Amino acid sequence: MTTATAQPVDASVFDLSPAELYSRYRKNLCKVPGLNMTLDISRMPFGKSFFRVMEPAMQHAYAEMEKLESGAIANPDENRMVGHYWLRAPGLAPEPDLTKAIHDTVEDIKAFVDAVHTKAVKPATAAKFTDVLSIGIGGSALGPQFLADALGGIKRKDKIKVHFIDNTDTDGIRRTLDGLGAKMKSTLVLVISKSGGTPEPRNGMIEAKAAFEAKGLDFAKHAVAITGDGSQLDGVAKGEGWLKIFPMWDWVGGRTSVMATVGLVPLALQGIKIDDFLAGAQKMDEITRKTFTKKNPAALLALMWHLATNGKGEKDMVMLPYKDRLLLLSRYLQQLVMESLGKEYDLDGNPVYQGIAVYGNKGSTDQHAYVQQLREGVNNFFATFIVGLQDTTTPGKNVIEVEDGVTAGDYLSGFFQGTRTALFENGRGSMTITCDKIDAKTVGALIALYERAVGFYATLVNINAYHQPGVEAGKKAAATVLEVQAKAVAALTATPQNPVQIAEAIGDADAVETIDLTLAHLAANKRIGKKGAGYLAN
Ligand SMILES: O=P(O)(O)OC[C@H]1O[C@](O)(CO)[C@@H](O)[C@@H]1O
Repeated sequence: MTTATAQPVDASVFDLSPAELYSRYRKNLCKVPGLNMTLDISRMPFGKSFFRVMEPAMQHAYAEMEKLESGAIANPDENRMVGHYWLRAPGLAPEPDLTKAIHDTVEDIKAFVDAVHTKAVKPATAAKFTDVLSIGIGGSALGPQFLADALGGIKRKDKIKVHFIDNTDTDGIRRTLDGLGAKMKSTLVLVISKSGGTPEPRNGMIEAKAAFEAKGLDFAKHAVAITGDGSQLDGVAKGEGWLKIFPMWDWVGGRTSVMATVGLVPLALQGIKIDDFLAGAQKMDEITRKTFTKKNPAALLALMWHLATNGKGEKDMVMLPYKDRLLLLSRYLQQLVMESLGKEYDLDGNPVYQGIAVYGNKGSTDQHAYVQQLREGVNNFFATFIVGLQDTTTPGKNVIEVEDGVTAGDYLSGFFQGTRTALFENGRGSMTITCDKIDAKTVGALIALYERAVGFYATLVNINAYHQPGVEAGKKAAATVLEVQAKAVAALTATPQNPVQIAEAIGDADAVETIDLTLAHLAANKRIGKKGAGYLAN
């Protein structure tokens, strides 16, 4: 296996004249046919030889991607195929059974959603389902949240409003449940967990079930599971006779599951055309499968990341969409990029500490927050602007001028261009993705673009983008804390003891800090007393 050699940036790019920059812009603008999108890399400091030198590594990345799409075990640690590209082109799946399963599942989603919208499936005590409560975390929440926000209310009201529980924060859970209020009786609950054993959605589900039961509602008649066959959640849903169970497949990773049942079910319930969303991704895949680098936007993104970060994640990726609808894109990409690329070891077992940190919000809001540092402070990032040319979902209608001949959208466009220029003038590189409009097709295309860029980049730096061993470590540590909690509570006596004494009592001196922190939490929640009831805070 090889790692691409990082190429130096060419700082002289930052000194080009406006005319030279315009020529560089025209020369390097990557047009994405059929999607009304462009990627501008002209403001990144690549030198004359960059693409020529990187081409062999890029060709290797194309070849590895082709193997992955053909069904190779691209996730060697977990011995799994990586099949998210098949979700929008089922015919490409390596086995006919998989093609059929993808196809049938999409049809099943449409049939179920149609039954909900036409009230053939309805709650026992309300005329129809008006709201959806989606419970999941990580890839089982970020995609649905991004889609709901980005695509909600385009041209007309959503058929169903989607709410989310994406944590095990009791206050957060109850706030969402309280927000549903009387609408709980017309709320459909999606419990989404690929593994079906993740504690956060399990806890959200138990809290939601209690809230439904407190209102006299039969939770099972409101509940739908989206999970792997045979998982713990699958068992609960089958055992309790839930309304429906949709499958999740082990060859789709959590962070790339937005085009599987995880993303499609809530999106379709909201009333968005899932075919448009999938078509956008399929089109982007067709384009980014081609091996002519200058016309492949995913390859260009991956190469620019490599240039900017010295192939080692030395700079952060700042996402600056100038569109409110794309606010959650940076959160979505945070998982896609950081869980995929943030790896200790490369594929040969060498420690490499790879990754690219991602953050962002939206412009021009950011201009009044952290753009000051981006322009003048530590130069540890590269920016990606995302622009939607259409100011509204109904261009030409209801145009309001805030000044003579100037709209609010003109200001947004001006602020984007101004920030791009201001950063560049101070030696800070950026890329710009321009889309005609933000709709289901565009959002599908954007997601597919970044999925493939992440895959390409992983090959450039020789890592497995499809596992997440670090997350498992945190999960195991959390489980240990709960074991210590149980032992510590059992060891409490009428005579107050401090954490050191409790640690001695349970025969685990190393657990003293865990005991201190855990019992403080229990005491704050009035689940154990302090002095006089067994626990003496330090
Ligand atoms: O859908 P699940 O299995 O509950 O997992 C949720 C998330 O947890 C992770 O496995 C680790 O954080 C993610 O990759 C995944 O998206």
